[in-house]
Amino acid sequence: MRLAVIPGDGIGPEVVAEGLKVLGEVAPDVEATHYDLGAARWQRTGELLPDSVLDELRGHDAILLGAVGDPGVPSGILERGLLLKLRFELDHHVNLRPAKLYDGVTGPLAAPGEVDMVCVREGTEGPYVGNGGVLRRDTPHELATEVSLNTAFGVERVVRYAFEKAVARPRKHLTLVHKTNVLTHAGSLWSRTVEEVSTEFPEITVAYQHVDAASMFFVTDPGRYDVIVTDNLFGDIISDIAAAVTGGIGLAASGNIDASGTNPSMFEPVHGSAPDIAGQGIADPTATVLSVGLLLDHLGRPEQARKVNAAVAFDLSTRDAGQPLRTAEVGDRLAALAGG
Ligand SMILES: NC(=O)C1=CN([C@@H]2O[C@H](COP(=O)(O)OP(=O)(O)OC[C@H]3O[C@@H](n4cnc5c(N)ncnc54)[C@H](O)[C@@H]3O)[C@@H](O)[C@H]2O)C=CC1
Ligand SMILES: CC(C)CC(=O)C(=O)O
Ligand SMILES: [Mg+2]
Repeated sequence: MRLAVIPGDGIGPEVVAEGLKVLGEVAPDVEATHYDLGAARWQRTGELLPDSVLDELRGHDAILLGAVGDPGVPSGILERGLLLKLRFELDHHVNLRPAKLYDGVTGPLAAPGEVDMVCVREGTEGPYVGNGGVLRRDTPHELATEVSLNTAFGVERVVRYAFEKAVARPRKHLTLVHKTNVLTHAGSLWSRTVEEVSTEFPEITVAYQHVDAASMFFVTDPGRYDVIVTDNLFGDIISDIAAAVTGGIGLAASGNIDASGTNPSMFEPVHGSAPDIAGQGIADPTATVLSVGLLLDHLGRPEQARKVNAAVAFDLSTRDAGQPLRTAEVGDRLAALAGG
């Protein structure tokens, strides 16, 4: 397996090291190439993602990313110029974000019941495309726009992916989350697309929720969800809520997927570079390890993925909440479990 590794910033390198430890136990054929991209490179050279590097990345089977973002770099430079550029250039139109409450994990709800959902977030459109601008900057009449882009092609392919995911899961339920009562232009496109594609999947029950109500139900009744499909911005926000109710952001994995298979898909924890805890060796690497599990599944290695996921499930069911482990200790435990 040719794997490109982008550790990135903050806790990124710390959690990626543990992800690779576990990967090495289950997939001995990994050939990892590390790419120095992120805050340090930008500060040193002004480079974010040179075309030559992007071309090299395309030659890999998959990419493992830590996180980007640094308090010493103006907000948006790394997020847009590196992370979103990777997602857009590599056509990662599906941002897959499972959220499952594992045995032994305590969420905020006293009696949550079973929580096992998958958020299918659109990854290359919406308000993240940079479609906007500023007029009369630094005047009292400054005007800023950030226009959400939604194409029939882009919405259809992610909605279809979500239905296919739902068909493969026992509950066969899909919820569209949007804000169709206010964002009527984009909302209509999303609603019509879900309705049209649903005719091809008669076994799937379909629900709709406005994103504000969904945010409430994610907290009060997360067990009602199976597969969720939503746009780039709503998916970014609700997947952090889903992470919080299933034990925290340190457990939330994601895959940025080019479902056409043309480009390598990229796997990363849902969280960011966490500058508040960077360098302390206390970040939970489990989200990265579960992202490695998604990577293996994506590459058609279900048995290796199963070992990784089983290691995480066992570790979580036996963790002592009173004795938090350090980043490397969690990685060591998971590597031993996955390889044993
Ligand atoms: N995919 C990416 O590369 C992402 C990058 N970012 C960037 O990361 C930087 C920090 O963003 P924040 O909004 O603070 O979000 P964040 O996800 O980095 O951190 C939010 C909170 O969660 C905690 N946390 C995050 N990961 C953790 C882990 N593995 N174990 C234990 N605690 C963990 C942090 O300590 C912090 O208190 C910003 O520059 C932001 O733009 C944010 C989200 C995603
Ligand atoms: C920094 C953003 C572009 C990414 C983010 O928050 C996410 O994908 O969850
Ligand atoms: Mg986010």
